[in-house]
Amino acid sequence: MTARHAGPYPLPTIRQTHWWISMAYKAIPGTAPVTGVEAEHIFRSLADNSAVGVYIAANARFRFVNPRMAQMFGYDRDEMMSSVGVFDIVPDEARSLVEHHRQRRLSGEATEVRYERQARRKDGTLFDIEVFGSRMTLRGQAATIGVILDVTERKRIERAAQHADAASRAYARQLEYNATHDALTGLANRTLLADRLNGAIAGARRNGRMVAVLLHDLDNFKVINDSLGHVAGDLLLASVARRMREAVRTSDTVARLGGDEFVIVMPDVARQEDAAAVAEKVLHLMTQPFYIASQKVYVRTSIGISLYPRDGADPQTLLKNVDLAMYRAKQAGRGRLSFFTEEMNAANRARQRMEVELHHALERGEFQLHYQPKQDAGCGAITGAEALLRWNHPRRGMVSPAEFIPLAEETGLITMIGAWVLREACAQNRRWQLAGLPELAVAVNLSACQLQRDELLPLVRSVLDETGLAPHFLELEITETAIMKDADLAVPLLEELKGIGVGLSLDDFGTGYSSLNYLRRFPLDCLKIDRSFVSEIDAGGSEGAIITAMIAMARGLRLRVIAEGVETPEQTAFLRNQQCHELQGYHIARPMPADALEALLRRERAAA
Ligand SMILES: Nc1nc2c(ncn2[C@@H]2O[C@@H]3COP(=O)(O)O[C@H]4[C@@H](O)[C@H](n5cnc6c(=O)[nH]c(N)nc65)O[C@@H]4COP(=O)(O)O[C@H]3[C@H]2O)c(=O)[nH]1
Repeated sequence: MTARHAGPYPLPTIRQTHWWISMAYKAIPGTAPVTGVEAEHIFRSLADNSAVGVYIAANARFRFVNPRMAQMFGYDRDEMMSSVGVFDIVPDEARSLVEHHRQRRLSGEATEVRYERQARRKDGTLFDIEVFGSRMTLRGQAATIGVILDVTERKRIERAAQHADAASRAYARQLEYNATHDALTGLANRTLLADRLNGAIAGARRNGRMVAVLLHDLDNFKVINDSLGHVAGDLLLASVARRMREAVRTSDTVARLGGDEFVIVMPDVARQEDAAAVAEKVLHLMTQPFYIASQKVYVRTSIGISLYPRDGADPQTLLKNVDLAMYRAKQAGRGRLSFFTEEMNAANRARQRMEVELHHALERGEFQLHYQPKQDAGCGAITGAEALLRWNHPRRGMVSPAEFIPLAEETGLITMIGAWVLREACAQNRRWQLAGLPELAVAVNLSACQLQRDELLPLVRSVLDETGLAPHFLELEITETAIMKDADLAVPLLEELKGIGVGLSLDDFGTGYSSLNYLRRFPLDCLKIDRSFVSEIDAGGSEGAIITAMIAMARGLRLRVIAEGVETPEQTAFLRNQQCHELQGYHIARPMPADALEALLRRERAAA
């Protein structure tokens, strides 16, 4: 067969193309092999009208390109065949790939190759192509006949889809992370904690080991947060989280339950001492200062510990019990650790029961006030009375305020109870005045949580208004500790109370940490020396000297001094000797119901 040429460019011989075309043709079932002329004709029609690029290349030069191929690369068809080399349309990055496939074909390793790559147009722009090339012989020379498809659009869609896919996978991962981690500290959150705890329990059940749950609560976080601000508070929590992470193994889980509560789960514990050792380590780490917003900050934590299987077989029970243990650690003086015990559960049940009963005590009229007289240390006259709350419990009889006031404070019930006490004490004092009894000031105790400006001021005003009691017949006793919880807020509040005209006394003086500087700023009328100092007078120790100093200081600040808890004639004599203004205690009189005090006042008036 003769070699044919179509136009100026050399065409592969019919024989050469015949093989290719006829192979394709043979693939169509039921067709007979074609002749050389037929094959050339078929090849030309196919190539010229093809929507894909068709080329034949040998020795890295194009021997044939169809119109679509030339158009795809931005060349004139003749130009492409005469002066464009195969590697001119290959960008540098794809060179080694093309070379690799070329060698595979030339070496006979592959008769056909199919791959995707980028290609370069005449103007230098790049686009995506898919190449399908097969080996052929052109005038006795190894050559390639290939088809090229412009797949730019498909690639663009694929890339966009991949991108979208990667983005949605990343988004899904982020969502899952958010759902299982605490945003502020990056620690596990409650959900992940439950998951890990479940896993740890399952593991421990299999290998007969224990799981330890450690609940940490920062003792003074609220104060730090309030004084340094929320941003500093957040930084502190993040730093605390980091320290906790450092204190444990990677197999342990550290979680933040929200607020200032953290949990450590140790999944494989042999002895309870191992859990205690980790808790001690955390306690110790927390004693080192934190540096937040260029300030040195000290935090302390209380830690409760519960153990699987001893203290619970499931996460809920372990977490409930560790909470009780932590509560006990806090009560024991903070900065401590406490293991859960069954007795805590019993105490908790009793506490819950008392909480329910306390709710009903007001409406059922189970509260009463007793009054303890205060005596002028000089003349012995009754100058006032402290109202002390009593709960006449239907089953338990008289319950001490020391037992239920802390619970009322924790549950917030103190607001309602405190308002009742204030109203009742003022109303009683007014009744005594109207009955013509000697005038005295009634003192009412305020809890720290009642020191809310927006609630306390309107309450005091309305109670005085309702009862008709003149303000100077009411004295508010506030403990040193309660005022010092937030001394800067307390000062303006006390000033406003003072502005109403009520008396203010600092209760339990000497047990808190008020500085002289604060004492000067508080608009007080009276200091009440705590009974712990008074009770030591008889022992003749240093307390006597302390009381002497307290009285001298109070006098220097022009404050009245009252000693509470006076139980013996010796104490009375000592305090009188030291020029203490007033005395209160069992030696003077015990707290008594209103009618008993009324009788006492009448006797006093009769004797006068
Ligand atoms: N050992 C001894 N004790 C004496 C003596 N004289 C008085 N006491 C007791 O000492 C407590 C004095 O009240 P407090 O220090 O304010 O301590 C009070 C006060 O902090 C709180 N409380 C009582 N009533 C109220 C109230 O209406 N509101 C608030 N927020 N707290 C109250 O409960 C605490 C205990 O009150 P009570 O059990 O009534 O105990 C009273 C009183 O009975 C004495 O010579 N020796």
